[in-house]
Amino acid sequence: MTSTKPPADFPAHIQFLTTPVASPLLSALDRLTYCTPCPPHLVPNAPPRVAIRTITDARHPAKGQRGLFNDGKAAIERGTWIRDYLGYVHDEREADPKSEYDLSLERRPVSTAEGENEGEGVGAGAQEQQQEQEREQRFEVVGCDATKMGGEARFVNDYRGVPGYERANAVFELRTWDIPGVAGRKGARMAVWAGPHGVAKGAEICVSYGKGYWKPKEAAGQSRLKEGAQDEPRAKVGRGRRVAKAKQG
Ligand SMILES: C[S@@+](CC[C@H](N)C(=O)[O-])C[C@H]1O[C@@H](n2cnc3c(N)ncnc32)[C@H](O)[C@@H]1O
Repeated sequence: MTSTKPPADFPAHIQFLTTPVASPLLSALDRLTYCTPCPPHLVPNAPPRVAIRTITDARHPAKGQRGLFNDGKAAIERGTWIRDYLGYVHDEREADPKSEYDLSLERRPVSTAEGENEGEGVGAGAQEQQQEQEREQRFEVVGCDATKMGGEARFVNDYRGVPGYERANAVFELRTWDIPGVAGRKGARMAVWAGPHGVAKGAEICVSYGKGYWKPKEAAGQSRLKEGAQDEPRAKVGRGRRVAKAKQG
């Protein structure tokens, strides 16, 4: 099932999802990993109550847009799974460099055929050759774009400039589970989790998109999914963050 009744304040023009939608171009393995429905009993915890709200605070940098808030009766405890980041799962061929909602699920080096570069770089030192090879390293990217379809997590804003925030109170981190009936195969979702200090009652849920997200688009000069994220410790929303760590459900 990919669609149910959307939550309050979910925009009518966005398709509400409960499971990611796979691009027809996606490989069978990536489809299995990133788009297989997760059985409800394998979700890490009961979903905490959240609300999508339009931001009216004039000091908020995303005023007029929406944000995601803790709508429960108490703080969300540290490490609590909040929501999966759902959307259209695709590879690089369908990456939209202008998307504000495209998150990198995986970025894997493409191995070059052995001996492919033989004879190149004659006269160059071994170190130079290695540097050249690293520059030429290609990556395959799997992304999840929530521009046209998604769930509540697509409304999570970055903490920067948000009044009262010196840091994020939530993080993006991959979660995995063993797919029932498919030996040795794990399903995976990027998810929003409460950060080390939890999310206070009523607070907006804010992550860090990573420094690279806020670089001018022109400076990036390439697909956000390709944009380097080597300095980022965890996966971030938006423009091509990599996945560094996975939680197992
Ligand atoms: C993934 S969306 C977040 C949800 C968005 N606010 C909405 O209503 O759909 C990312 C976009 O939200 C806005 N945004 C998020 N955090 C922000 C921040 N700290 N300052 C300014 N804009 C922000 C930017 O327009 C950004 O491109």
